[in-house]
Amino acid sequence: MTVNMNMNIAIDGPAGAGKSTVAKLVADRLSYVYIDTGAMYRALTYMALQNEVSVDDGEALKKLLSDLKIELVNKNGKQLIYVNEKDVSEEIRHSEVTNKVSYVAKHSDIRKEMVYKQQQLASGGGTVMDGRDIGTAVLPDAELKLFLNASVDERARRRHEEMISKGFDSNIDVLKEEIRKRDQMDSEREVAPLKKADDAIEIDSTSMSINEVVVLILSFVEERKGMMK
Ligand SMILES: Nc1ncnc2c1ncn2[C@@H]1O[C@H](COP(=O)(O)OP(=O)(O)O)[C@@H](O)[C@H]1O
Ligand SMILES: Nc1ccn([C@@H]2O[C@H](COP(=O)(O)OP(=O)(O)O)[C@@H](O)[C@H]2O)c(=O)n1
Repeated sequence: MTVNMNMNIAIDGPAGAGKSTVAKLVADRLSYVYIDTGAMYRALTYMALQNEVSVDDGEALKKLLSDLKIELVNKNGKQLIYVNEKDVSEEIRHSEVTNKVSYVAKHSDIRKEMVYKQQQLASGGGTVMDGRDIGTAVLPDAELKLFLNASVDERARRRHEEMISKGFDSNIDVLKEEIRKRDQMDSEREVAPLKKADDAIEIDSTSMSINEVVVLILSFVEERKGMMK
């Protein structure tokens, strides 16, 4: 019997825990596809702001989403996001989008559509998908589930460093407050709130380097592959 070793790996956790950084590196090491589900919610939020659609209006957001073709494209080792053929990878990271995205992500109809698209993307296996509800709702049967966390101080410090290195103004106290508020909204929403799946392994990366987290995840992958043989 041939065993399909191309597993799906789900990585959930709060903002700034390092999910996308380590997910990308793990995907590269395994030659898997990295899927950034947060980018999809960000893309819709960006288009809502562009089109003056209220982030509280679930019906209008649903209509807007039905007019959008959202694509994740891997180019030269980078993941880009296109909406209706336009590259919006930079724009979706702006603070206006970051501070509104949790309002968009709480609508159940929007989540239903996004989850469906994400499940299609992972249907062949061989993915590393990061987000908030991957282990609990999108890929409940993922072969490996991780919940990546770090203290809020450390997560704010990391984001601050990132902003400064990109040449943006940054205030660490403001960032910390924004992160705290977004985590609270993501954890308290009614549909698929941010929480660790019962069968996920929790990793606290507060005092771990990026490489240490990647090495640890790869050791879990090897362990799982051994169990699947
Ligand atoms: N273990 C780590 N140690 C130090 N910095 C990290 C670690 N993991 C991630 N970072 C840095 O923290 C920032 C936020 O990481 P990111 O992957 O965007 O988090 P998330 O996707 O969970 O929001 C990035 O600048 C990244 O380089
Ligand atoms: N699977 C997901 C992914 C993101 N999201 C929402 O999208 C927002 C942005 O996600 P992100 O992964 O880009 O955020 P960061 O952790 O990178 O800042 C989150 O704060 C959630 O509100 C979600 O609800 N479900």
